[in-house]
Amino acid sequence: MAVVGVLALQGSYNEHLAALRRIGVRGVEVRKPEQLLGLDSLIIPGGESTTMAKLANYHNLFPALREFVSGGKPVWGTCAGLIFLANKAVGQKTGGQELVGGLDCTVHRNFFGSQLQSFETELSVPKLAEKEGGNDTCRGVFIRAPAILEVGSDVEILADCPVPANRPSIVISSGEGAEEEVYSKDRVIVAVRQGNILATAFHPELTSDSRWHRFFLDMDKESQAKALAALSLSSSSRDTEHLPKNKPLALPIFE
Ligand SMILES: NC(=O)CC[C@H](N)C(=O)O
Repeated sequence: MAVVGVLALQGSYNEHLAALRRIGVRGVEVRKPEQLLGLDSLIIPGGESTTMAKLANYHNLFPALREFVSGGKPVWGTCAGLIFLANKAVGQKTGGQELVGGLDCTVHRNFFGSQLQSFETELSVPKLAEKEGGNDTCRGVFIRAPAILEVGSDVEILADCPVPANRPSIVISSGEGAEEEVYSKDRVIVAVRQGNILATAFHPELTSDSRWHRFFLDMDKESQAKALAALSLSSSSRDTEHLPKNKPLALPIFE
């Protein structure tokens, strides 16, 4: 059975572990780089990304997390976890924060405002429903939530949502001296997939809908099937290349 790691430095990791338990999957807490070895996939939970980044730094986790992401095993970031996985974050605290990266997008750290502007809404999720069944919508719990402002061409959008009408305008500045730009679209992206990376700005682990966890586990099954296919392809070509052509293979017989 797949071993799912949950980064357990801070935030809603217990809720993810409970959500995994509900669908019969064992999750393991990850706090040290060596605990990433042997995992099949990893969840980076929501919480507070600046604090989480400080703790990750303290435990020297960033290089191992980057290696895990680039190694191709499934990784899912929810909320602060999404910020961790983004290649670029805006709206950070002064001095910025270290990111794991890998997901080709720009994320705004507190797009929907402060804790007081936290909200719940129904999101349209046809791709989730197509894969995991159920309704075409899911409950989105947004807590001091980030949003994705831009994505690269390899990123598949799984859900977006309207920008709240009362939201003050967002100014995006891409570093010192760079020109500032006002975010003017009326919708923002809140769930995406790019290959082995899944990211949601909201918290599926706080609802009883298990479909996002199942979707993530299916990504794991897909990647295991791919790895197996690659292995059998390379070993079958290795096994036969030294054999004389047209000679029947002596197959072992199991009784
Ligand atoms: N619920 C969350 O994970 C909030 C994330 C928060 N906006 C941050 O900067 O980390």
